[in-house]
Amino acid sequence: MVKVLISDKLSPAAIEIFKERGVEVDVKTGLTPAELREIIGQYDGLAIRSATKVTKEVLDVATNLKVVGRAGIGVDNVDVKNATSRGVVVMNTPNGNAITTAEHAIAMMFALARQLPEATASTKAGKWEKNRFMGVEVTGKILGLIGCGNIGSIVADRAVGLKMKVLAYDPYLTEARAVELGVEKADLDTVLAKADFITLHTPLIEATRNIISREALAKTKKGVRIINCARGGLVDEAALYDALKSGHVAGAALDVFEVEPAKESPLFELENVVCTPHLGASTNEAQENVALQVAEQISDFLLTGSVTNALNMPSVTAEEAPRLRPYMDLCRLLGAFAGQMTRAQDGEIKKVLVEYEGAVAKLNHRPLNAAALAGLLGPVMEGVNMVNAPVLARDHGIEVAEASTDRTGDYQTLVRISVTTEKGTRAVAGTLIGNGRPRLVEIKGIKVEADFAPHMLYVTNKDKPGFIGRFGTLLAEAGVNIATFHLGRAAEGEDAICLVSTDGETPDAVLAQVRALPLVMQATTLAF
Ligand SMILES: NC(=O)C1=CN([C@@H]2O[C@H](COP(=O)(O)OP(=O)(O)OC[C@H]3O[C@@H](n4cnc5c(N)ncnc54)[C@H](O)[C@@H]3O)[C@@H](O)[C@H]2O)C=CC1
Ligand SMILES: O=C(O)C(=O)COP(=O)(O)O
Repeated sequence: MVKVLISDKLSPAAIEIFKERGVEVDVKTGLTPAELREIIGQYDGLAIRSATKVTKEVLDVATNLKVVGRAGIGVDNVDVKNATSRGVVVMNTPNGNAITTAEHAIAMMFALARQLPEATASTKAGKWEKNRFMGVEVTGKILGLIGCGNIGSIVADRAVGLKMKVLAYDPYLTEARAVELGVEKADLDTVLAKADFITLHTPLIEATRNIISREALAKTKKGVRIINCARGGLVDEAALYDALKSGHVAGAALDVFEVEPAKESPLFELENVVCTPHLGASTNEAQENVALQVAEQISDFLLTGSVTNALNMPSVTAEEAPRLRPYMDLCRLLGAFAGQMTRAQDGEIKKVLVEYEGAVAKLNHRPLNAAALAGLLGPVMEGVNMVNAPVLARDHGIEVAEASTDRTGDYQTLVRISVTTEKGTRAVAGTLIGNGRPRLVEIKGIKVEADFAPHMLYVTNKDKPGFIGRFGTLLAEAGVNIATFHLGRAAEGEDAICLVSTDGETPDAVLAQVRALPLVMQATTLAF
């Protein structure tokens, strides 16, 4: 039974889903990093929000971990690069809390415009300071949006509804999308110079770190109000403090901070600062959504292999998974065949071409390419799987190409993997037969039909009388029982191949004797 740990506060809906799906689940929140490291080795999956830090040190000891599911959007608390190189899938739930977070940004805008927290505190203190709190209308004002993705777009929609004019800075926003959203696309300096309110909705990446810097603040309109419900680190907090103190910035509303939990900050001393403890996603609706989604995504991945919203692996939908699975097996096996041959004979891989012919041409090839690479690199590198194989291939300078055609030859569906090394190119092809059983059908252009078996012996020889008898006798005398025996040849008297499956491993000494037989050009043991 697969086992999942929930290490942050998630709606109980997640536990229900895991149980319904037959996944064993433990809930342990508030673990210290040391406590997490101690137990993580037991789990196949980890479900988190933003509190758990999935660091390299945690991944180092997460020996069974296959998937980290973030019930939410930002994965800056996960070392995704390290997870990828270890073959751990990282997924998030990109839409589940977007509306809620956009609503929080709008709420923050109103809180600033009408000084709601201060007015509340004053009224509750019995002061009735009606003349102290003079607000501003948002109608007709300019909202500067930095980042116009899922959340930014919803904020824009709500702001347009509030009769605001929205200027959006997002290098990836197309003109067509801007028109559709009713916003005006602008460069950052224009947004800074014109906006009455600025709201941030980008991820925290190198390009956006300190995007509201001291210099950027100097370019803003006097009296601007700034809202950050995205990530601490987008705003230079010290510079913001100075700009608020001087009165250049009229107010700031912060849900997120450079250091969280933010228990102290000079900003907290300022009247014109509104703050919440990273509450952007905290509504019943959003938490229910993200908990359900993450539990479904993790269960689906662990139980069926379907991949949704992964940041480091191509998606495989629940509908595709059953159709792709036999092809993924075929691609992995063909890759493993080519990989073992390459290791035995050729050395460094330069290029891999995966060709899809017939029925398979219509399927989603990205996961199939990843499976082929995982099979190929498995025999030559440690700990390879579909998550890290494409990255490892790229890091090792291996060019990966694919080609597909609807046309069919002898088989109505066929996958061929060609591997090029400095010594030349070797191709192996296979098909699916019966109820999706992978079958090898071609090696180096020579037709040979065989199932993949745990122990195989692959021999290339000259097609002359005398080889088969001697080969069979040698194996028999060595006590190696032949389970299946398959032959193929380019043409009479030319190169021939012999592929046998054996009931156990062929010892190295016997393999050496096979290599020494007359007419044999090469012999390799293969394991699948
Ligand atoms: N406060 C909270 O509780 C929550 C915060 N968030 C945070 O909100 C942020 C936005 O989330 P989504 O809208 O879902 O992400 P998204 O990926 O849908 O949108 C981000 C947008 O930022 C844009 N962008 C990237 N680089 C940029 C740059 N250099 N300058 C301007 N724009 C740039 C992208 O093109 C994209 O359109 C994330 O940081 C996320 O972690 C999300 C949910 C809850
Ligand atoms: O989804 C996100 O990116 C968030 O920041 C929400 O964080 P949380 O799940 O509330 O800790």
